[in-house]
Order: sequence, then C-alpha cells, then structure tokens
Amino acid sequence: MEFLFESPELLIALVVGAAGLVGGVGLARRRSDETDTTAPPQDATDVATREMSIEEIREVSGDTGSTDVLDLPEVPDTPAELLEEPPPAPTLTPRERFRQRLSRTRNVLGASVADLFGRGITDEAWDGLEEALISADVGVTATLEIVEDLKRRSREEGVVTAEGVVALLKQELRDALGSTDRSLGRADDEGPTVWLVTGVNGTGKTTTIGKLAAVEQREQRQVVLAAADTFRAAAAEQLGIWAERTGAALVRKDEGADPASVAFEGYAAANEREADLLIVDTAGRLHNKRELMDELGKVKRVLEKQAGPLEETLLVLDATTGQNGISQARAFLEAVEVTGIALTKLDGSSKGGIVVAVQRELGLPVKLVGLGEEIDDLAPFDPDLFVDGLFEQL
Ligand SMILES: Nc1nc2c(ncn2[C@@H]2O[C@H](COP(=O)(O)OP(=O)(O)OP(=O)(O)O)[C@@H](O)[C@H]2O)c(=O)[nH]1
Repeated sequence: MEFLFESPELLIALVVGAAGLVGGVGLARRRSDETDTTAPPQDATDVATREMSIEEIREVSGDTGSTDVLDLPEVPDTPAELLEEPPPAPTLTPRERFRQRLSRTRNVLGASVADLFGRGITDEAWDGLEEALISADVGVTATLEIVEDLKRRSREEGVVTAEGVVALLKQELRDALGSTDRSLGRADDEGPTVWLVTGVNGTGKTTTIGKLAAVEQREQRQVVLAAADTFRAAAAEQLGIWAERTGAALVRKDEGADPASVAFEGYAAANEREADLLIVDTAGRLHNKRELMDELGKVKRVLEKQAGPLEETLLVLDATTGQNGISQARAFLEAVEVTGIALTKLDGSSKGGIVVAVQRELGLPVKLVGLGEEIDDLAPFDPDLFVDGLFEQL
C-alpha cells in the first residue's frame, strides 16, 4: 500500500472525505476554504477504503465525539518536494559530529586532566581530577569509585604521564558505561513497531521524535507520529511541523482530548497503512504527579492491548539539568517501565559525565543522544565514540 503522505493528491482526497465523515468539524476547519480541496482523488478505491477504516477506528475506540480528528500536516503549505523526498543525508559522520558537538565537555574534562597531571601524578592532581569529574556531572559516588580505581591501577601499572592517566580514565569511563544493548527495539512480526516517548516538558521530546522520524523515513521506513500530548495545542502543532519536514504522517486530536485515545488511533492508523513505526509523543507536566502517572499508564496499557508489549518506552532527559533531571526522571520510572534513555542537549553542556550518572543512577541504558537542534543532531549512543570524543584533542 502506498503511504498516504507520499501522495499529496491522495492526502487532499482523504481530507475531503474525512471532513464529511466528522460532520465538518476537525479536518474541515483546516481545509474548507482552499481551492485544492476540489482536486480529484488519484485513486478513488483507496480513498474509499481509508474512509471506512477511519470510521471503523472511531467505532472501535468508542470515541465518536465530533472533535476527533485523524489529522495530517497542512497540505497546501507544504512544498511537494518535502513530502516526496526523504530528508537529505547528513553531511558529517557520527564521529565528526560527536567531536564537534562535545567540544564544551571536552574542554572541561579533557583539557583539565592533561593540565592536572602534566606536572606529575600527585595527590593534588588526583583531587583536581575528582573535582573535574564531579563538575562534569559524573556524580559523587561514581567519581570516588573511578578515582580510587585509577589510583590503584596507575600504581600497579607504573603510570607516570598524563597520557597514561588519560588512557586509564578512558577505560574506567568506558567500563562505567557498560556494554548493554543500546539498539532500538523493533517488532519482529507483522504490525508496526511502537515507540512511546516520555519526559518532562522542555527536555526535547518532540524534537527527538522529529529527528527519529527523519532517520527512519530516510531509511525508507514509514512513520506515523501520534500527538498524545493533548495538554497544549502547540505541542501537536510542533509535532505537525516535524511530520511535514520528515514526510511522516500525524495523528492528532483537539487540545484536552484523551491522550490514550490519540495513541489508540495512532496505532490503528499505522496498522491500517502498513506503516513500519508509530512514535507516540506524550505530555510531561509534573505539577500533578498522580495525574501524570495515571495518564501515562493508561496510554501504555491501551497501546499494549492493541500492539502487545511496546518495542521501546523512551525517557527523554535534558543533559543540562544534571542531578535535578535525574530526580525528575524517577517520577516517570514509577509511571511506566522505561526501556532506554534519550539524553538531549549534550552539545550545550559542559557536563558530559551525566551519561555515566544517568546510567548508573537510573539503571537504564542511554540509547540516543541529542547533539543540537537540527534534524540530524541525534545519534545512537556509542560509548567508545563518546569517551574518545571527550579526550580527542589530547
Ligand atoms: N541544543 C540542543 N537543543 C535541543 C536538543 N533537543 C531539543 N532541543 C531544544 O530544546 C527545546 C525544547 O525542545 P522540545 O522538543 O520542544 O521539548 P519537549 O520536551 O517536547 O517540550 P514541550 O514542547 O514543552 O512539550 C527546543 O528549543 C529544542 O530545539 C538538543 O539535543 N540540543
């Protein structure tokens, strides 16, 4: 089956058909006065099938209110080439990107270690290393353990140079990050893979989802985004912009709708279109923890009822919030079983050690890192590349 978003004409036809179904509310509000709505469908049979499916989705969800919308990004404002072409390939290799984007952390950690031990392996140098690691957000307990280990190993191995200490430190950091599986889960049977994305607002959830959609669409995997953050209309709009940029489809409802029903319809739409991947965005307001937990738990339960166990439940954390971010994360861990961390804004932080602290304190693998605001600024987390990146200038 053709993916709906790859054919603007088909999209327009769906918009017209679906607007009729919901009595002019929702979709009609977006397209009613545009001349493009009169464009004839290229494939009338396909459109008819889609109309029925949408109706079925509404029946099954028991959510037949007039505000329900199976929405897609604005067609007339979207240049055709954006819809038809996958996003262009990134120009930097992952190593180059890491190197470039980790410059702030590198300057703090890498440069200070070289400086400290440049004058010999002294007690002051070890104290200075402790401070540098704590400043880089490695965390106090982890820092003390790492430095103790380093002292012992450098004695045993007769290390006398700064380069020698750096080599051991790299090994220690690498060991602290462990060798867990960091790949993103995918469905091995029929039906779309589902990734549920959670985290405090402002951590970079929506941006991370957009970047993920770009990677997936570029690899010819068809993506549906579900805007289950219905707390703010702007959240769905922001996700819509990413859908337009990446060529993914978008399922959304009006502000205040039940997030679980958006997730439900998202899965139904992804399934019906034989999409490869559904990514569900969620709200992350923390002012009422009980409400948040109930809401997230319900979204997950509803999805699992349809799809079975989810392939990923990702928690997005902002690297610049340090220990505070880790405490906030715990609220989410109580609400849903998280399978991995996406650590954003690593480019804007001089505290790359947070990767070690996050893994250690939350007991979860960092699977993705955000290295900037642009579409290509997301990388699978590679511990070797990361640790090398921290010290590359040395
Ligand atoms: N420097 C940098 N900025 C990022 C990164 N990821 C996201 N941002 C920025 O962080 C801000 C918040 O990102 P959003 O994606 O809107 O965060 P959210 O968690 O979805 O928050 P809400 O939109 O409030 O729900 C935006 O300005 C993003 O451009 C990153 O890896 N590095």
